Amino acid sequence: MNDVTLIILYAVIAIAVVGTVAILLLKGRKTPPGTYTTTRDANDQAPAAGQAGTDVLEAPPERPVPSAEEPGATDVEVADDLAGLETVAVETPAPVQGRLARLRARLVKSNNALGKGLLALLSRDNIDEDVWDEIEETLLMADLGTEPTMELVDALRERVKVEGSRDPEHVKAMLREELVKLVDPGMDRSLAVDRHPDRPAVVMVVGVNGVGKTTTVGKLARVLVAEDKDVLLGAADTFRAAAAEQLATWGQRVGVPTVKSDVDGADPASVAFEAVKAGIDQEVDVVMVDTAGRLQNKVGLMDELGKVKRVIEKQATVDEVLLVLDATTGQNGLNQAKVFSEVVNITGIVLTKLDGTAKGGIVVAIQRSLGVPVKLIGLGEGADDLAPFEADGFVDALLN
Ligand SMILES: Nc1nc2c(ncn2[C@@H]2O[C@H](COP(=O)(O)OP(=O)(O)OP(=O)(O)O)[C@@H](O)[C@H]2O)c(=O)[nH]1
Repeated sequence: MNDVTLIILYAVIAIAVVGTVAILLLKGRKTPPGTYTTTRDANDQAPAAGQAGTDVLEAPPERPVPSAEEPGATDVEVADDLAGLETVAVETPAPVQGRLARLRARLVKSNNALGKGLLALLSRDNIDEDVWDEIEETLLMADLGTEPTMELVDALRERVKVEGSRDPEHVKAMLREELVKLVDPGMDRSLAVDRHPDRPAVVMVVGVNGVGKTTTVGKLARVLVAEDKDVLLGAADTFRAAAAEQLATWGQRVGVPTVKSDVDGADPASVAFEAVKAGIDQEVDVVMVDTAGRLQNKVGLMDELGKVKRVIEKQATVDEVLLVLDATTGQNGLNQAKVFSEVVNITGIVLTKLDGTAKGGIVVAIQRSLGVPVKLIGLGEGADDLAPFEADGFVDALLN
C-alpha cells in the first residue's frame, strides 16, 4: 500500500466515524424511559393533525421522608425532571378528621335561609294550611325534590298534631330528626380505597366537564395522602392537555405521581391501563383515574367510559366509581347522574360547590334518584375544602 492509498483509507475511516457519531447525536433518544405507545382502536377519534405523538409515562417523584436531622420537616423539594413540571414544595394536607365541622361555616352561610326559614315557620303560634304551603315551597326551593318534600311535610304535620310546636328547641329537634332520616345516616359512605393483597384499589372519577372533577381528584389525593396512603393518578381526561397538567400539578403538590399522555385526544383507555399497570408495578395503595365527560354525544360517552372501565378490568377491579356533580346545577345534575348511571355502576357521589348554593336539599334528591350515597362534598376552591359527608353534621349545619 503506498502513502496516497493509506491517506485515502484514513480519511474514509475518519469520515465514517465522525458521520456515525453525528447521526447518533442528532437522533438522540426518541422516547424517554417508561414510554408506551397508544393502543388507539380503529374506531377511536384520531388525534388532530400535527398532534400525533407518543404517550409518556411520567416519572413518579419520591414521597419525601423527613430526615433524622429535621424531625417533622414537611416542605421538601421534589425533583420531577422527566415530568417536565416545575419542582414544587410538597405540602402536608390538612387532616381529614373533623373536616366537615371545620368547613361547616361555608354550609351555614349558603344554606342559612333554609334552616332559619323552616324553624321560623314551624315555630308560629298557628300553623295553618298557608304555613304548610310555605314550608313545602321552602323545601322545594332547596332542591329537596317533590317526593322527599311531601314525605317530610307529612311527617312534620303528624308530629305537630301529636306533639305540638312553638317551643323553638323542640321544633328544632323535631325538624332535625326528620331531616336526618331523609339524608339517611344508615348508608355506607366509606370509600373503597383499601389495597388488595396483590394490587391497588382503583377509583374511577366521572362527571361532565366543569363540575370540578379534576379538582376533586386532586383534593381526594390529598385526603388519601393525609391517611398515609400511597397514591398514583391517571389522567385519562385526554380531551384537553391542560387537564392532565392540572392533575399532575395537584399530584405533585403532595408527592403523588401522575401517568398522563402528552397528546391531546390520546386514547383515554390506554392512559387508564398504563396508570393501573404503573400502580401495580409500584405497589401503591390506590390508583385514581380522572376521565373526560362530554355529554354532547351520549353514545360516544358511553363507549368511552365503558371502554376505560373494561380496559382497567383487564388488570384490576374498579373498586369505586365516583360521580362528581355540581350542586348549583339542580335538576340538570340529576339528569347527568342518570346518564352516567346507565354507563357505569356508580358507587358514590361527590357533590361539589355546596359552598355556593342554598340548595343543600339536592343531597337527598340525588341519593333518592340514584340509590347511591353522597360520600364527599366540596365546600370551596381551597386544596383541602373537600369533606367526607356525614348526615348528622350536614343537617346540623343546615339548622344552625
Ligand atoms: N366554590 C367551589 N368551587 C369549586 C369546588 N370544586 C371545584 N371548584 C371549582 O370549579 C372549577 C372547575 O373545576 P375543574 O376541576 O377544572 O372541573 P372539571 O370537571 O375537571 O373540568 P374539565 O377539566 O374541563 O373536565 C374550578 O374553578 C374549581 O376551583 C367547590 O367545592 N367549591
